[in-house]
Amino acid sequence: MNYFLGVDIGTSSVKSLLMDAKGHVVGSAQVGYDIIKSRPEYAEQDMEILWEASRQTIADVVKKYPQEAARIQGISYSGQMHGLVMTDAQGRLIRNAIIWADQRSEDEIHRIYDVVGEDSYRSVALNSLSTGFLISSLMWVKEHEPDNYEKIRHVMFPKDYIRFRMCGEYGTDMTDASSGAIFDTKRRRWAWELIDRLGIDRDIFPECHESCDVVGTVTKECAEMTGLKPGIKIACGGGDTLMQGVGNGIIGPGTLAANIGTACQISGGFNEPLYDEKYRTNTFCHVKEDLWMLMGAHLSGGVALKWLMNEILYMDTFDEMTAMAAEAPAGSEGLVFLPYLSGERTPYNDPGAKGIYFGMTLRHGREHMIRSTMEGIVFGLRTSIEIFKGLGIEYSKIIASGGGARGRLFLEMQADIFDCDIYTNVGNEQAGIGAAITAAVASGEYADYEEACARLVHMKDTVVTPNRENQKYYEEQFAVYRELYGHNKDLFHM
Ligand SMILES: Nc1ncnc2c1ncn2[C@@H]1O[C@H](COP(=O)(O)OP(=O)(O)O)[C@@H](O)[C@H]1O
Ligand SMILES: O=C(CO)[C@@H](O)[C@H](O)COP(=O)(O)O
Repeated sequence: MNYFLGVDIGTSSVKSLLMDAKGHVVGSAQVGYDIIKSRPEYAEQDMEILWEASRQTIADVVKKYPQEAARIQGISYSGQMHGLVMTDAQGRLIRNAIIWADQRSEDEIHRIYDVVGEDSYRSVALNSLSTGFLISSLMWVKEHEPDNYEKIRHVMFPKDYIRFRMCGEYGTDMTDASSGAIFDTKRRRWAWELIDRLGIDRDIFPECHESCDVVGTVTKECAEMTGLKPGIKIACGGGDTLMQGVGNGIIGPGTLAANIGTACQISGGFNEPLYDEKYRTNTFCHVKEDLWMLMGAHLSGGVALKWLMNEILYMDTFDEMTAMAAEAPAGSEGLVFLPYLSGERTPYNDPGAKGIYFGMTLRHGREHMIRSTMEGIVFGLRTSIEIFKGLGIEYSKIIASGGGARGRLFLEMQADIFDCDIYTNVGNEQAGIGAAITAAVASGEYADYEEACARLVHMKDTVVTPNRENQKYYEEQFAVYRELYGHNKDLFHM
């Protein structure tokens, strides 16, 4: 049987998984890393550390499953989106990557709008600019680190750098390129006219491919470092929200994905570039030329729970936390959490927004704090669902994924708060599976994504359905949640 390798370069860790041609995950390996925050508004990662973590996970999988690894036919990638990686003429990293969670570039966003005009920018990109997007960060480097800016020969996204280290070729794919936000999203090409007006050299933007395009093969050097056979086909891959869509079989309308990773998102696939006229959501290219994604993006997803565990409550595991949260009732007895720990993108696009625990009393304990944190994350996603509904988007089911789909309580909250049946897939690494499926299509094992997803995506039998009793409490709490930003907006910026 043939095998395929998916490498998922997340924000907290990289996970490599080996999938067989029938869609079974044979094995996987994971190595974690941190976000570097040298200032509160900064979020950076050293791509050398991410490459070493990727190399390590691949080498681990190859070592553990030598026979299967010898029959790998293709490799592809899922990656944290939006962030800026810069290399010089020799292919060396110029500085740390400025990743999607970074909040330093608000001034540059205003400057970009001043130069190109906010309306003409939006009509091409179909998005609003946010901090942490490649173009916002690049303009920051141009302004604040001219020496580094001068050295730039190539810009790319995090997964593109890992792929470059494996096949020696520069390039990116449409999903990530559109998420860098200097992209003509309808026409699937860089927004050259805007790039010219911003005075950026066109040559630093790499060629854009569709996710399934084969862009190189495993080099001899990479083979020596990982144990992979040289010459294995390498496909371009895509952004993690899109790859997680593929891993969930969502490559067309009718089903939404709810992902709780470090960040969290609601997303769906559409055969036209649907966008919100108020630009509260993001519209990016999806994995094939006739597909686009609409996404509501929330910057603090699972990271809020991780922060509570590590920095506040000093607890050990997410399972321990969710078990404790289950001791508090739905609605956390009036405690409401606004999870804007790193600002927020949908719906306010405000990097200065802050987190709040609202309604705290002597009655509340750790169980309420944990539960309200989880509820706040899911309320954030509900905000996006409300926008989707307002755009007339119809869906019959929601598939949950990411680390947040691992615990039953998070799934129950999603069913209750979204008022929808929640499905999950077999295995829990949809972004990595999406990458492996991409490798399978790219290497010719399957004709296209439709055939591959029909054959390879396996849904669990258990469906989590809404609990009407809980819904009453959640609706009350959601009404409070929706008021919190508006009442505190000015205070956030003092
Ligand atoms: N057993 C669990 N129960 C509830 N939440 C969990 C569990 N395991 C992980 N999570 C959540 O998932 C997050 C990590 O998600 P993951 O998809 O692995 O992140 P990323 O892809 O961004 O690296 C954690 O921060 C945590 O909030
Ligand atoms: O920011 C977005 C989407 O807008 C994410 O896609 C990031 O790429 C981070 O994903 P996770 O690592 O949190 O899954």
